[in-house]
Amino acid sequence: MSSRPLIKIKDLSIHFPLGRRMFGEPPVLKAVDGVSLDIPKGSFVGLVGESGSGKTTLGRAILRAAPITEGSIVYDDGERTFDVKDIKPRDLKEYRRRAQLIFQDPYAALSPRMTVRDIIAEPLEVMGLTKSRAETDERVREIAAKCRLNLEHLRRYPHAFSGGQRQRISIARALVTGPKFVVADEAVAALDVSIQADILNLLKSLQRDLDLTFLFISHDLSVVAHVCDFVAVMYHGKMMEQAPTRELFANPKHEYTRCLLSAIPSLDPDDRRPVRIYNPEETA
Ligand SMILES: Nc1ncnc2c1ncn2[C@@H]1O[C@H](COP(=O)(O)OP(=O)(O)OP(=O)(O)O)[C@@H](O)[C@H]1O
Repeated sequence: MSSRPLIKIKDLSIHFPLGRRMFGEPPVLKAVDGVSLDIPKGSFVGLVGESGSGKTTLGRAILRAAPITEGSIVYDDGERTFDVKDIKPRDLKEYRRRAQLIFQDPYAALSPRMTVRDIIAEPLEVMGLTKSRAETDERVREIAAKCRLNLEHLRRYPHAFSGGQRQRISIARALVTGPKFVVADEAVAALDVSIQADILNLLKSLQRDLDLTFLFISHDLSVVAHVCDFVAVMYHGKMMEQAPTRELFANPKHEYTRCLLSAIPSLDPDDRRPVRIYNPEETA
């Protein structure tokens, strides 16, 4: 893993308006509040924090799907550099090709009226990245094989498949354009535990195979401990702590991180450690 950041986020704030006020500043919800984070090229960075802490909004902002209020996000893969806030319309397609999203819910994300082949091919066709149907088919078959999908299944419809298979289809669709960076937002949360392990192993092998960099958004710290080499912790829109995974788990610096870690279930039936509840006023 090289230490050069593929994504450099600096002092990022994303505020959503909360209605109008007659006098003074209109009220805003600070979904992301002054966050800085480097995502090194080739890394698998976990982004954790409770519901509403701003994880999805941060991931969407990197993909240029949430409005940046202040600060900057710079993408630099060595071939191309993009200042995400100011991408020119003519460069947008190129950025979308390089930075992709894997959705949470493999049941909702796939159109029931399209074959698996057409679902995977769609981004190539929308972006005009192939010159012929034969070339599209070749690219689809190539990525489907890498995602360990049975090529016979490309003619079928997604309802015929289990949750794990559908998530493989979503992953193939996200990777067919040849991205360098992928946001995986709760990508295994909707799956049974045994299937989760399967998909996590697939993501890790695709990372090595295709030289990908991941931002892996998750509620589940045991999953993050298993796959991520670096972890960032958010709370109420702010970045609380970021560190290599081993270091963060062995020696959490922030009280909120300690509380999160105390909530990981132990496999020891005699372990009756209390779950700590974070109270920012106590630690201020
Ligand atoms: N488009 C929007 N307009 C207004 N508020 C929004 C918008 N998108 C997100 N929010 C708010 O921003 C805050 C952060 O939401 P976000 O979805 O980023 O959190 P999260 O950590 O990903 O939570 P979860 O794990 O539940 O998805 C929440 O209070 C949410 O309601």
